[in-house]
Amino acid sequence: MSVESYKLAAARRALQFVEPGMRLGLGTGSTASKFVELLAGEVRAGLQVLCVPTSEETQRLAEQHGIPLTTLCETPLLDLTIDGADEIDGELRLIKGGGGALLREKIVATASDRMIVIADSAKQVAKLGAFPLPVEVARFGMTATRNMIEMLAADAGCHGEITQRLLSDGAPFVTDGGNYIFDCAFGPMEDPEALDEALKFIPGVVENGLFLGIADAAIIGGPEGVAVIEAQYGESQEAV
Ligand SMILES: O=C[C@H](O)[C@H](O)[C@H](O)COP(=O)(O)O
Repeated sequence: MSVESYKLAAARRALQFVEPGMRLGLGTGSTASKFVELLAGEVRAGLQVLCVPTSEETQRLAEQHGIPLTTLCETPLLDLTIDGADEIDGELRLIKGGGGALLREKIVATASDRMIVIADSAKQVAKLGAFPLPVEVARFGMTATRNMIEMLAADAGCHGEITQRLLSDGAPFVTDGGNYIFDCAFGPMEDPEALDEALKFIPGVVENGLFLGIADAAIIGGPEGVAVIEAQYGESQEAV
């Protein structure tokens, strides 16, 4: 079995949480894309849902598959968001934004009654932070913003290299919102809440990839099968 098959198994299990008439948030990334493709099959078979994509990329994918879309302006409350993650800890705290969609993902997830994370088991960590934390910043004053991130993160116990995300040709990566991203290699975090608070304090920071207290459940695909971890009820393992 491959990582791709674990992602697919998690995405397939997530479909069982979708009910007719739901307003759904559609995540971004390779795992969320598998969910979108599976959902498209259900829509073709007659399932009625209305969806808000968390990125231009997911919007294109959903449109290609004929999934009915809306916006948060027209539909500001959603029932359920299904999205991937770069890291998940034991308290369902997440790092997201490896694909640069963190801002819209956080807006959509917090506009939803429930957020379910889907991932392969390699994303599970004891402590967040091996994956560099994506921080989306306004272009204006970005060097000053970078310096403030360094200073306030240090006050929150986090030190490490902060690098601007670039494309393979060396051009800056630009988010759907027109902003830049700093990837912050802080290493394992003792206190993600303190770091989140510190980052929120910086005017040039648009959003950061820590999703704390947002996910209600995680569906993890791995060699042992699929585990469903619910914030209130703990973990139940299911066969592949
Ligand atoms: O910005 C991207 C998102 O936060 C993704 O959900 C995250 O990076 C996980 O992506 P993948 O499922 O491709 O590992």
